[in-house]
Amino acid sequence: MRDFAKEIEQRKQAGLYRTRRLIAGPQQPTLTADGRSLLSFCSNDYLGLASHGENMRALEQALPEVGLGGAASHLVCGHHEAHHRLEQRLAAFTRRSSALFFSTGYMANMGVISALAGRGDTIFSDRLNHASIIDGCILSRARVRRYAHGDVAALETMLSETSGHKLVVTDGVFSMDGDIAPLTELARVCKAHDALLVVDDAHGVGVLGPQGRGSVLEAGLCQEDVPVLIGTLGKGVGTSGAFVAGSDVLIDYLVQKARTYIYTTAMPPALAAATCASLDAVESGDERRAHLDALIQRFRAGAQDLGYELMSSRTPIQPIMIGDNWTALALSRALEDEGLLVTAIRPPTVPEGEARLRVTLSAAHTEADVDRLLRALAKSRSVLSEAVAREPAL
Ligand SMILES: Cc1ncc(COP(=O)(O)O)c(C=O)c1O
Repeated sequence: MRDFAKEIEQRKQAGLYRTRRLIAGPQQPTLTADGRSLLSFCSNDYLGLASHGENMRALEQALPEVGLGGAASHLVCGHHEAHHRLEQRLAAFTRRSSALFFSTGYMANMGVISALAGRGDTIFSDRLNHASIIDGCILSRARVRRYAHGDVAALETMLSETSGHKLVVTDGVFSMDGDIAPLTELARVCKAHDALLVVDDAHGVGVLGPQGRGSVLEAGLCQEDVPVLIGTLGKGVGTSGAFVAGSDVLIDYLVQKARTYIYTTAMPPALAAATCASLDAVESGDERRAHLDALIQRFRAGAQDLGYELMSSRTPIQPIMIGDNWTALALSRALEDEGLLVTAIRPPTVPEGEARLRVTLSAAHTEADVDRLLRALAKSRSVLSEAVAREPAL
């Protein structure tokens, strides 16, 4: 039998042990972690909508009308009018014919990829794609070829060597680096090589594009260019769940085949109602997005002045590259000593030797919040050059 305790110990020794913080109260911008109030720079609530008054009022209003539980799967008797309204709203929001509401982004990726490719097919996946895409590829039983991050030329070579049904899948905004996939180029090579393009815009929805409609619309691409668009609702949109949007035929096919849609209880319909309210806030959220952009620029300028290494990202995901696991943990702890929460991200979430602090900014932050983070980073800068204690504590 495998010695699980030993494997945990090995993780601790390598600085890779993971712990959960006990959070109380709302998330943004200040939360309580293990009883301590901390200014948080690590949630994905990019627009500050997770505690938005209108969403919560919509939820309160819907609850007595529709009840709390999802009660059944969609294909049995769980497909509520509120889900249907949300799907219509999501289709309009993404400028697509139809949409399908999933319980989570993880389930959307697993369900969509494994429905659209199978044994004998080939999936081409960016090396830095999210874990749920990787798992969707495995579940599909298709042959998987990973191309170097953002390398469209390498992808095109692989596509030209392959026959049969081909599916290309990419994050729209990469979750740990914050950069944006070369969507226009990807759409071009997919068309040229008869490959089906799937974009998971989990971190672009709400933040990028006209009225927050995401990275695909920001790039000026339509349903024909990116036939399969996945988005999540628990990040920029501030509620929970996910969706896939595309042609009527695509959505009909997924209703038949996507196992993570079919074999699970429907999300609470009241949540779907709240998400519709949230989408209103996203669409009318230009001020929030402008404020967020200003915070991103303020943070980048300040952190670079301090000599920190950032990635080439213009999104709210602003990783500070560290490299060593222990140093990343030590910097995170030093910031926590200053009353800030910025989680260290280590392998296998990111590649070996690329541990980082994943700073995320939100429209809920103020300029003063960002300045406080920069002051704490200035004070903690020496951690990078000190010999760091190798004790797993965070
Ligand atoms: C790119 C990407 N896709 C999908 C997901 C999963 O979404 P969810 O949290 O709704 O399961 C994430 C979550 O972090 C993500 O970063």
